[in-house]
Amino acid sequence: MTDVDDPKPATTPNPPHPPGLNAHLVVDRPPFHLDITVTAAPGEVLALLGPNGAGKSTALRALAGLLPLTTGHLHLDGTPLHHTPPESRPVGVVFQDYLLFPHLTALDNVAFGPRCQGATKSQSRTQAAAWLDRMGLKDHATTKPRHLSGGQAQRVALARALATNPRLLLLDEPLAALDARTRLEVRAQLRHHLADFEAVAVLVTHDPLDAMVLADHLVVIEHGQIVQEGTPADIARHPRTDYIAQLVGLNLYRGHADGHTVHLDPGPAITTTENLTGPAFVAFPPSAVTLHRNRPTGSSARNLWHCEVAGLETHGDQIRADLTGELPLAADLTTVAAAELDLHPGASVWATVKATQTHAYPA
Ligand SMILES: Nc1ncnc2c1ncn2[C@@H]1O[C@H](COP(=O)(O)OP(=O)(O)OP(=O)(O)O)[C@@H](O)[C@H]1O
Repeated sequence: MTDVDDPKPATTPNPPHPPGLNAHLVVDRPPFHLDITVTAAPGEVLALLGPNGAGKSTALRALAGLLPLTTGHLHLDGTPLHHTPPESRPVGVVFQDYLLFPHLTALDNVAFGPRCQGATKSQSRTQAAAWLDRMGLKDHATTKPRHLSGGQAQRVALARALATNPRLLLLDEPLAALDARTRLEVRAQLRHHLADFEAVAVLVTHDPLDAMVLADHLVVIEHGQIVQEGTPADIARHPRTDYIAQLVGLNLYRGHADGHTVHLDPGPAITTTENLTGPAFVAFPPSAVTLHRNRPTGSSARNLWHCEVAGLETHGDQIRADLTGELPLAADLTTVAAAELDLHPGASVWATVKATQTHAYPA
């Protein structure tokens, strides 16, 4: 297979690819072999998810031009880029450890990109100031990276990448360097900035929650190959490999929090232990769901929903039940429990989830 296409302009008057990202990435680094096809429309956020060594960083480096393709192609808005050196690609990268220039202020870090693109010093600083303002970092313009918190450094790195007006934004484990508490906040901020970004964003992550909250489309890679792709909800409810079933095993909803209750829109309310107000996500793993054939009476679980079994899939010694009803959800149970409950498509069940097993956080 050799489709490193290098269309001759004279014979291809119209771009052969639609707007956005169209890439077939083949990278041979024996014994490792990456071969994936990724497409995304402008405005879409795509997450590459997979275990260690799956090839996520290799794919990201190939998109950035830091690794050459062995074969394949990379088109951005119809333009072939696979022979374009990294510095000439309309690509912004946010690295895991941000790679800010330590001797430059936040403002000069952000101004660096526009300056390299030919803007004057004053133009690039004006643009950088506007980006810092958008990121809520106006007061940190003159701060050097070592005096920024992890979350602030992450936003400076994002501003630096966005200040070049990239047509492709690459984020390598953007939240990995943050502690758990900061991560929640920064995840919500990043989601907001990605929603405003009108070109394609590709993010690499190990964390299913980051992927589900931030991405419109997930591409799961194992051993250099795509094993499944789709919307976060599709993948969580219909995992095709054991790795995905464990990794993306999350029921995730959006709603409006009012104290310990998140009112879903549409849907019922979910009781949580967190105390929040305003737009919120609430998530719980399928293993947190207990199923009953009859409405439970003495259960201490705060959340109780009536559901119908839409499908059952076996993963090792676990069964994942896909449930519809007032709250669509996935539940994991052992094969023995599934047999005892006589679960089958169409069966009516009651699902309970303890508030302590749910996790709510700002949207
Ligand atoms: N510099 C390198 N030279 C040769 N092989 C490499 C190099 N970096 C990574 N690899 C190999 O390429 C394969 C894919 O690695 P890659 O870093 O892309 O995976 P990943 O999914 O990003 O993993 P992680 O989540 O651990 O970062 C692995 O087998 C790895 O050992």
